[in-house]
Amino acid sequence: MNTRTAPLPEPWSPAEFEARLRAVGEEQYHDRHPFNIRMHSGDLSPDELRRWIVNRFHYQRHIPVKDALITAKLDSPELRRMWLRRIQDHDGPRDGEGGIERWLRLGEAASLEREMLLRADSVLPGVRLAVDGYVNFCRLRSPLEAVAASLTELSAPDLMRTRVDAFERHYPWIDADGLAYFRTRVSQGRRDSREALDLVLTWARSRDGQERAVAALRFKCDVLWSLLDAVDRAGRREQE
Ligand SMILES: O=C(O)c1cc(C(=O)O)c2c(n1)C(=O)C(=O)c1cc(C(=O)O)[nH]c1-2
Repeated sequence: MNTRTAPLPEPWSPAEFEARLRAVGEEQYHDRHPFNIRMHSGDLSPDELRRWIVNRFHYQRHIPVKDALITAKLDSPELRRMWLRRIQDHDGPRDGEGGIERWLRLGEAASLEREMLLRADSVLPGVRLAVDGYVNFCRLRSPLEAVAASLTELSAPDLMRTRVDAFERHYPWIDADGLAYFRTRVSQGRRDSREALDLVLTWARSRDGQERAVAALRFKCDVLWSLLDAVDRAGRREQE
């Protein structure tokens, strides 16, 4: 009987690992999705834009839920403190503040009542599944994979800036004050992705861990892509 096992593959160097993570964003991030491209070229109708705001709010309001699941997996006060700040960024220190509140104001700037966004009864089935998929991924997987999945945020700040420019230029019927959510996310996303990248580079020492981190990031790109697929399809169905 041959008891020899194949040697474990060598881990990638930190530089190569980081380059592979960044390449996932370059290849698969949802800034290339046809719906985002139409949004940025000013081709969305008011109904399409409103449908996106309602459905994206479903993603938004679950971000602090998945961050609470990640926080529960972290085993030091320093790490939990770092991750708790993300929850506070979204939920705010008190009523009327924070990212979720700013997203509700974006809705109001587009003539969507906050009660309607909060009721969530028009959220599309595909969006519910995509968001559930992300929350459950963070619930069930290792801290490394859950944190690696957040690394789509490496690409988000550039997208936020493109989005603010596109809204100001093409959708002036949305009050510019409503864009505060995106403006705030540029610096928050930079800081969050830097912190998450440092953790992932430190934690993933074996090739297996590195490959799991890359796979987690690909999965997250699929979540964001599927969400936009669902929103895009609903608009096309309406036009038929
Ligand atoms: O509007 C976007 O395109 C976009 C993308 C992403 C992302 O790349 O995951 C996030 C956000 N926005 C965002 O606002 C946000 O708070 C956020 C948190 C996270 C995360 O996975 O922890 N991603 C994102």
